[in-house]
Amino acid sequence: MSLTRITNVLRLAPRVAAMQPHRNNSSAQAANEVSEQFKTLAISTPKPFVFHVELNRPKKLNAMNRDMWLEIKTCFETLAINPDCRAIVLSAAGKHFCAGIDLSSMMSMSQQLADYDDVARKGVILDRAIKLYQDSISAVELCPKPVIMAVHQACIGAGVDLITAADIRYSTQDAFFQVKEVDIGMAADVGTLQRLPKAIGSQSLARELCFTGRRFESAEAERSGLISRVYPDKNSLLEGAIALAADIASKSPIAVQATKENMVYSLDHTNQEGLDHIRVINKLNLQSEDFAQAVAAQLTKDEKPVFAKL
Ligand SMILES: CCC/C=C/C=C/C(=O)SCCNC(=O)CCNC(=O)[C@H](O)C(C)(C)COP(=O)(O)OP(=O)(O)OC[C@H]1O[C@@H](n2cnc3c(N)ncnc32)[C@H](O)[C@@H]1OP(=O)(O)O
Repeated sequence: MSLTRITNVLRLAPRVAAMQPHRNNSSAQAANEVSEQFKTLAISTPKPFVFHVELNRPKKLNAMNRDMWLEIKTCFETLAINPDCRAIVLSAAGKHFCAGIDLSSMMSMSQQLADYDDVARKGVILDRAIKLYQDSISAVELCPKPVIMAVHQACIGAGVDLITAADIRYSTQDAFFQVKEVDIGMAADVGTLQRLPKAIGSQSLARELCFTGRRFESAEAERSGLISRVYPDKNSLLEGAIALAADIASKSPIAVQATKENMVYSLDHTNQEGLDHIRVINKLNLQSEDFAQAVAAQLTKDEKPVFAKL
């Protein structure tokens, strides 16, 4: 199945769901169908409105090859507009979360470059590849649905790029992290240098980690703010991450998605620009039925409101 077909299946899932009484079943069915077609990702729906995306190249330690870069982009762009998805957990199958970029696929890129003599033409090929990889990671940040990373064992190089684009990061106690690009002779170029300092709030520590490629453990990651909760093992990690996603998914999707949009926007804007941005959003959203329903439920202490799909 082509990427276009996969995209269509993910997009169509909500429409199919809307026509059937057991909405989440059809959503799960669509997730299974897509999952079977992705080569490097497995998708499931563990709870209503919660999607679980798993990096699924366990034999290669989830090293990111070209297929994985492309599929992450497609997956998050399609979940972004799927009304059956309100929160996403991303974890990984096998021994490690992610061993970084697939070093063998990097070698084949070098061979491709060798076909050209001209430096400008080699440059264009590299520019396109880097842009594709940047867009893949950015698709996580641009997805309006909160993304929770659940990291176990090694999270290296491109793995750090990926998790820093997420909204929330949990890990196991045995997780460790490395901004390893300098060790393969390059500056990180798909997001870590921009997002890690903001995630941990310390330029000094971020620069130390990026200049040295030093391995740091879950305890330091938690202290620094990169990880917000550490679990004893992978099972409890996934349970915690999925419970958090389910809690988020039970809230108004209008409120949650506007919150993410404004918090991402505010990362690189002044406070005043951020305030202007949320004012423009809320002059629409405060007229929504979600707002009326949620306020009424708070006042009357009624059962949790059920919000319409978005
Ligand atoms: C335009 C580019 C944008 C992106 C740039 C991204 C850059 C980066 O990601 S830099 C970081 C690159 N990754 C690495 O340098 C990681 C290297 N691997 C390791 O440090 C260890 O393998 C690891 C700590 C992840 C796991 O250690 P463990 O002892 O559990 O396993 P190993 O015996 O070392 O490895 C098992 C086999 O996996 C192969 N392998 C490991 N990492 C990669 C990789 N990134 N790409 C391809 N293959 C990898 C390793 O060679 C072993 O293979 P084999 O000997 O055939 O069993």
